Amino acid sequence: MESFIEVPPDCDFPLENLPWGVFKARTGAIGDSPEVHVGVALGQHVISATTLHVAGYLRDLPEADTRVFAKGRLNELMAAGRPAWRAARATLQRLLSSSEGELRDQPELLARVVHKQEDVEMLLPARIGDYTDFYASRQHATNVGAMFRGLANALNPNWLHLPVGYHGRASSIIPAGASVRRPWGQVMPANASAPVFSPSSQVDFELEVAAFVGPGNALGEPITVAGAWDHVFGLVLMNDWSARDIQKWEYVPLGPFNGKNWATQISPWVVTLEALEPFRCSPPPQIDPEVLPYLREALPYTYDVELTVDITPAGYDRATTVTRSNLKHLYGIRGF
Ligand SMILES: O=C(O)/C=C/C(=O)CC(=O)CC(=O)O
Ligand SMILES: [Ca+2]
Ligand SMILES: [Mg+2]
Repeated sequence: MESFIEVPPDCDFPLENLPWGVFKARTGAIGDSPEVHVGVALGQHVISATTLHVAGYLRDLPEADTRVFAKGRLNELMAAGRPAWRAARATLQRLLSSSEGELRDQPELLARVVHKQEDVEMLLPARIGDYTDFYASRQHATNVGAMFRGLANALNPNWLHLPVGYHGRASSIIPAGASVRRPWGQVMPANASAPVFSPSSQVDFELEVAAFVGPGNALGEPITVAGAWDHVFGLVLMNDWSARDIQKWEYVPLGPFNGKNWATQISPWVVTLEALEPFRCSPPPQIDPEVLPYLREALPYTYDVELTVDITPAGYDRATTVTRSNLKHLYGIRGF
């Protein structure tokens, strides 16, 4: 697939990807009002679906109301469901392909639709009403469990049977790049007999992949495991910042609270499951023990996505890679 918009050879945003995001101009305005646009990334550019919609394109998406690109957020598109997501993607891929002149040959419209990524500020992709953070990595659960209870009791007895998670604070989700403030909280120093209130000295990062849920269910109506994927719009990277010293003292028995609710960062581009389809693969087998039938999924249901973490310490100008992994290693992908 080739676009008339240049895509550098190693770029993560070719025409096959087209992740969705929400943005505004760093200075001034983007083409037309409104101020905040919905669109996709292509190479080093962003494509405004909002402007295309105002110009008469992207108007006949199945199950989608016509103002889906007008509200400066992805909620309306996500709620419309997979037929609308596929139709929008197909229309954008057609309009942006090198064999198609409809957009390419309208320079005045093109100038309002296509913008350099460096000229826009990325915002949160959607209003996030709620989120659940799952504990799906066996290695991470073993490491954190060992830190809190010792290696012999690291994995709790429920862990291999169900997706363990906690509810986070949706209002503390911020986009990647925003500054984060070290939290204060109550901690119990080693060998002390009483807690103290202090800045956290054990701020930790977590490399996670988060899913945006689109249509959802009516309260009380279950979604089966087989049907669950129809609700997943796409994936982003997530850093669930954690203050381990605060968490360790507060979290028994009701789970993480202030140790984890002060900042959670997500990457701004939502990569759709359609774009990930060529990378679909099998997760580690869940056979020892086998999970209950209501949780069993047909294979393969995860994706081969390389994940790394680089850290640049204060005062250094070079990053060090501290983590190399892959989404396919997660034991329970259903428990994102
Ligand atoms: O194993 C425990 O007792 C507690 C574990 C956690 O709270 C782990 C954690 O940080 C959850 C997460 O990964 O977000
Ligand atoms: Ca987490
Ligand atoms: Mg976590």
